[in-house]
Amino acid sequence: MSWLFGLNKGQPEPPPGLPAQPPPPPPPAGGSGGGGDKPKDKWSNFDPTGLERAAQAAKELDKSRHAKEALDLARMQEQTSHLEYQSKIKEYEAAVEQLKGEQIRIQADERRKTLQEETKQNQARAQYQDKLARQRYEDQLRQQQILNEENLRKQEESVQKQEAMRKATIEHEMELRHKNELMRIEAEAKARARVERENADIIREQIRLKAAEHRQTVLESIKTAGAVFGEGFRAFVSDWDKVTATVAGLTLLAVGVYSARNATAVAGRYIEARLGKPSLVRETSRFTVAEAIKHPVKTARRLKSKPQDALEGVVLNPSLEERVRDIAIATRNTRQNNGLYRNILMYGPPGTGKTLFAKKLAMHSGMDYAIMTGGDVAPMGRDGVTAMHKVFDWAGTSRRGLLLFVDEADAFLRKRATEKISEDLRATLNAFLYRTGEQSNKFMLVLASNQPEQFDWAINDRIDEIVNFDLPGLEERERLVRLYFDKYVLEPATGGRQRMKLAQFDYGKKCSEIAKRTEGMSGREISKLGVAWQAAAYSSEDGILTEAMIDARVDDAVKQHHQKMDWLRGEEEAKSLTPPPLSPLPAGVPGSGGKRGFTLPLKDTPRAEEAIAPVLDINLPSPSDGDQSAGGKRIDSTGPGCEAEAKTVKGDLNQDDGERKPDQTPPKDGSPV
Ligand SMILES: Nc1ncnc2c1ncn2[C@@H]1O[C@H](COP(=O)(O)OP(=O)(O)OP(=O)(O)O)[C@@H](O)[C@H]1O
Repeated sequence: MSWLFGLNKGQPEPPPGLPAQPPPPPPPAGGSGGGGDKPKDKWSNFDPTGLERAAQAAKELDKSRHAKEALDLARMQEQTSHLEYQSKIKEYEAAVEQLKGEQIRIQADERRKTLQEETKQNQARAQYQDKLARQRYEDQLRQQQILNEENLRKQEESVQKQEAMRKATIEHEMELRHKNELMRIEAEAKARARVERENADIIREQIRLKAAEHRQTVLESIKTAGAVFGEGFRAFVSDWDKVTATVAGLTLLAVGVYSARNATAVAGRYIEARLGKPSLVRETSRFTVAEAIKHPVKTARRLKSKPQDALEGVVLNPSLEERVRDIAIATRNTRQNNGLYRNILMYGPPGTGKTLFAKKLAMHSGMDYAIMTGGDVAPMGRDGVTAMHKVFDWAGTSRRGLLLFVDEADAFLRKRATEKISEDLRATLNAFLYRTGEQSNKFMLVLASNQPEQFDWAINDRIDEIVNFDLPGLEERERLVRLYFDKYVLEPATGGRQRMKLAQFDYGKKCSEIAKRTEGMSGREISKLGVAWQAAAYSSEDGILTEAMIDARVDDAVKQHHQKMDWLRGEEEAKSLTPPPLSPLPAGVPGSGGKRGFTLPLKDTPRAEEAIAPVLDINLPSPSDGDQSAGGKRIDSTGPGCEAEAKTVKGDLNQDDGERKPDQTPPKDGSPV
């Protein structure tokens, strides 16, 4: 009802239906406002118009038919405002409560901080006390240690003193004992001398008696033995049957011993030729009895093995490949038809696959192979000849045919006329020439050398095919790189059995790139590169071979190759600066009807050779001579059993000194001679 008294300005309008309120009358002019100096009490501002209006409104309300609703509404408004006041009071109370809570939280925080600070201080104090205690303990220890050391030093000093005293005592004791001993010996010697002097006549008598007795015994023994043997011999000689039987028995015994010894020697030689591997042979595919017992599985596998492709795993340029394939096929057919084998010379820089191909050739043709190396011959000295014969005897017993591969052949098949060759080596070379003079259906000779120009001319004469193994070109290098990348890297990495993995990159492209960078390298160097990659992977922590690792190895290999080439160049330059040796004179052209394996009994000086050479010269037969040696100068110097064989050598050999002329050096492209 406050609106009735004009107090609630801004309050909602009175309900419709009620008469509009008249505006409040203006305050009276001489009212309370003009009260002058009169003190104002609390009712001085009271406005009675409100009451008047209220009375007016009450009257109107009474008359209104909505009087009751207006009253209810007024009551409800009052209740609502009362409730609003209540809710505000509650809100204030809640705010007060919240403030209290906040205060409690702040106090708790303060307390916690204080506690933390206290804990920190306590800890620092404890640490400081601990540090002090440690220092104290360390000081104590140090003092204790000093004390101990002092004690130890004192003890040592006392022990040393005692030791010195003991030593002095012992020395003194020894000295005394030594003196006593000397005196005792002296006394004994004197006593013994005196006794001997006194008993000299008795001792002399004893010796005389002993000697007489011994003489008597010996004489009697001789007499008895003579009587017994004489009796026996007389009985034996008088019985003729006994004499005959004894003579026959002794003769038979002698014959038996002699024949047994010879038979054993022959059997031994036979067995050795068949089963034992000659000492000059380094490696062979023929199995010996000892080897078969040692490696039965390997032997069985070898017996069952089938002929391989001759060029499996050998990378050669196409023209050479075609050529060596022809040789392989021809060899195989020769073996099957029991024909005569052809001798081959393979030459070229080291590590180009000569040995590899020789082995493959033997396996392809189904022959046995034996590898000997020229360097083994010279150290054998005078045993070289026997050893060489043994090799060929042994080769002759092979049922499958034997490919005899002589590696580094120039080491012993050198020109006999050169001064560097020793007499023993010359004899061994002659034995070799003797055994290879004719083509054989038992063995095939394959020689490999880096310097074929050093061969004796007689060796060249025995060669049917010359094959040049040159350094691989770009294409071959790429094939080689791929081959050894496959063998040493890809296979182990993909096999999963080894601790090796391969990083991801374009392998094909890498191989081509490496092939370009490895110009001038041999097959062996490239195969070693493959092994180096493998080693790099094994030495890495995770076993992964990365592209960078491969490149690093290739860089190394290329650098090393250049270094080797520098050395080689230096060597060649040094050689070209030294004057050439005096040219030796020949003993005749081999195959021209001279003696096989003929050896000049020369002193190892070019001058001596020069003096004797013209006398012994054996010329090539002229075409008109047919099979006869020219000029009747054939010299048979090796005795019976060595037939003189005259071979017709076509063409002008241009040979004055037994050496190959430059125009006769083997063709570089490996074409047949
Ligand atoms: N042409 C090639 N094809 C495949 N591998 C090759 C070839 N050349 C060399 N190699 C590798 O190099 C290794 C050595 O080769 P090999 O022994 O045949 O050389 P070589 O010519 O006989 O050398 P040397 O004259 O020094 O005796 C072989 O075992 C092989 O791994």
